[in-house]
Amino acid sequence: MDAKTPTIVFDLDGTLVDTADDLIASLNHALSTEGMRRVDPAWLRPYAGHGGRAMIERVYAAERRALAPGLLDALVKGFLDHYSDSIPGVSRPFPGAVEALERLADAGFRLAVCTNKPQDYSDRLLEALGLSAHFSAICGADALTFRKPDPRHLVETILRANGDPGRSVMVGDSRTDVDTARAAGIPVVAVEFGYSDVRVHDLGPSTVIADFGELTPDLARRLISAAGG
Ligand SMILES: O=C(O)COP(=O)(O)O
Ligand SMILES: [Mg+2]
Repeated sequence: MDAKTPTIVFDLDGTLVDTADDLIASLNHALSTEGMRRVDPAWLRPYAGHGGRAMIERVYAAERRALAPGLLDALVKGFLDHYSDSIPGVSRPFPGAVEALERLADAGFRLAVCTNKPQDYSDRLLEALGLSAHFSAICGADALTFRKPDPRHLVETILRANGDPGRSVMVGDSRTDVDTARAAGIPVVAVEFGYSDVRVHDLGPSTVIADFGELTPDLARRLISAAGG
């Protein structure tokens, strides 16, 4: 593949893989060590992509309980240790994700992952689900000194995949993904089925898809050429 090969960069949690049930189970495990009641997964799902620290803060705020920094750190560690041991758990690619990856690869696209999930967890999750081989680069939260919404995380992911940031598309589920891509000047497809507390249409993505069947080579090419690539 030459540098002109177009690149599609995927977010991981809430976009490629439905990880919410495992993340929330680990959160509930951590909360139980403090005698907190279990949270309703349906209530927390829109925030599942914000990371453990933000989810814990959200639960404590909703319960109007004080959360000292030392306790927050301990809960985050309990969450991460439990989650680490449970990969891949019940997490699975979203419907149509694998077919979309195959379709895009067959059409000559280079594929990559840019995620705020820690690198080790991202690598192990994608490997356990048999997805790793699809990607020219997998760039986790701690792979660089900056992370989404810093646009350099996305640009560096594309460069590591040997791609061209001027001929790329991001696919994500959250405000963070849309803001990152827009700051990088890269078109962004928002998925409707991920973890967002607002309608993804309202985030200002280039386009919205309701399922992976809509993520066609033709759509990706049109977005790249509309962006001048
Ligand atoms: O785990 C997180 O903090 C978010 O992960 P994502 O960037 O793949 O959505
Ligand atoms: Mg996400």
